[in-house]
Amino acid sequence: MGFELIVRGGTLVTAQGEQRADLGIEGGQIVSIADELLDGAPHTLDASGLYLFPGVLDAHVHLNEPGRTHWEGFETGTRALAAGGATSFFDMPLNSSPPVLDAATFEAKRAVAAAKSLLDFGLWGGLTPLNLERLDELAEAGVIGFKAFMSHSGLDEFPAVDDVTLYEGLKAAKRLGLPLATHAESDGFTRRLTELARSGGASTARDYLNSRPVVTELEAVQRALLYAHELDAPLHLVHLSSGQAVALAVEAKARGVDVTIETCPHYLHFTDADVERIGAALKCAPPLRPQAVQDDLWGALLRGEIDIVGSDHSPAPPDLKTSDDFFALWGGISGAQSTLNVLLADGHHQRGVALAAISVMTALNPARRFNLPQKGELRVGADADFALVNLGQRFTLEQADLQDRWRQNPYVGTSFQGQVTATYLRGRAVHQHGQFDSTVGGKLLTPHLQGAL
Ligand SMILES: NC(=O)N[C@H]1NC(=O)NC1=O
Ligand SMILES: [Zn+2]
Ligand SMILES: [Zn+2]
Repeated sequence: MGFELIVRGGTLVTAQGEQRADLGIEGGQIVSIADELLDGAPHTLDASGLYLFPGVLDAHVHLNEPGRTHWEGFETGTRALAAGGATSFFDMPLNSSPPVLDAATFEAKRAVAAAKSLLDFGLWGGLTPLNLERLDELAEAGVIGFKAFMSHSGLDEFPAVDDVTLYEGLKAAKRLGLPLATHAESDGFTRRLTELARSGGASTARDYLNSRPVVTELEAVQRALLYAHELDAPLHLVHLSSGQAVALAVEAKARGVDVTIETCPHYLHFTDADVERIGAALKCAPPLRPQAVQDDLWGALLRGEIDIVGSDHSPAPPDLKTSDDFFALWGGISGAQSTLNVLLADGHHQRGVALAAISVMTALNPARRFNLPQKGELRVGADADFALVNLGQRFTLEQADLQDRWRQNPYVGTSFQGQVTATYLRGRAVHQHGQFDSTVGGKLLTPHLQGAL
């Protein structure tokens, strides 16, 4: 058998564990995995001493194009993702403008992503009270799933769902065979607590943290789980920030609810104390939690209860991230580049999380949950998407290393153990030692659904 490329001498990370093997690649796919491939391919990549992770599939990013490209964009955002070992991602239906709420707005985003994205991409479709009737056309267009906010999204053009819209949206998601993702914070709770705080003149980071306590997440998670249970509908809980919220979802899953659980690197790496110390770069919703809550989240991760880790990369220009009033700042963290770094350094090196588990949470599970059989694992027949990782290498993330649009990044100055040295998409290097190749070109990923429609 002929190969375009042989990757020699690396250690493959799979769901089963670690395996020393060569990879043979042809037509952008893995066609052979063997102890030693002898064929003289035109190109050989020496991976000795390195680990090959399946390319990260970041299920949760906001690249904001079209319409808010000055906040972020497909060029800069996908460079950051590639630098962090990602080969594909799913873009959220907001904060692009217009948001993706029907076939026409899907097509507008698809066209610009196809022209500019370095990486393969899937697109989320939004569910709001404005577009319940448009979910069929979004499914037809090829969305990866639907996304709803249970509290204010930060943008009036993407309103939160009321209970009926959420319930009916879940019903439609079930019929269409696509997961519905919820940003689960209680609107009643967060809105009222915010009003009370601001009317009393509250404006500090601590005031903001106090306006979104864990119970506001638990209330919304519980309600979403209830509806998903009643309807037997597929629910994806994005960015759970607390061990208690994960516990509610785990309990529901044990009762047969079709739910998947996502958290983000920032909930694992930073605490509420860091928000007070670092400020605007760490404002997000749900907010960062006290150490004990984070410890519970790590406990859940170590027990294998977290299905997916996504970045929720959501940057904004400096003027929206600068204010004396913490409530007025844009909520969103720039972290597209650091997901694997956090899991390797804090997870593997510090807490003994298996490399296999990291690859499952960052690649295999998102590919499976969102029906992309070509993605997410180093397997014969899959796309040759992988990140090369020097596991022992320590480095400090500097501002000059950042590839995304803006320099306000809470991870700058952090010392990580485990460095991504190159990222390959369908057998070609899209990132290598700080250089990027845009000639590979990202493709739209649509779910492979069997008999759902
Ligand atoms: N609109 C948007 O990007 N919101 C994200 N930012 C954040 O901190 N939480 C979110 O859901
Ligand atoms: Zn959210
Ligand atoms: Zn988000």
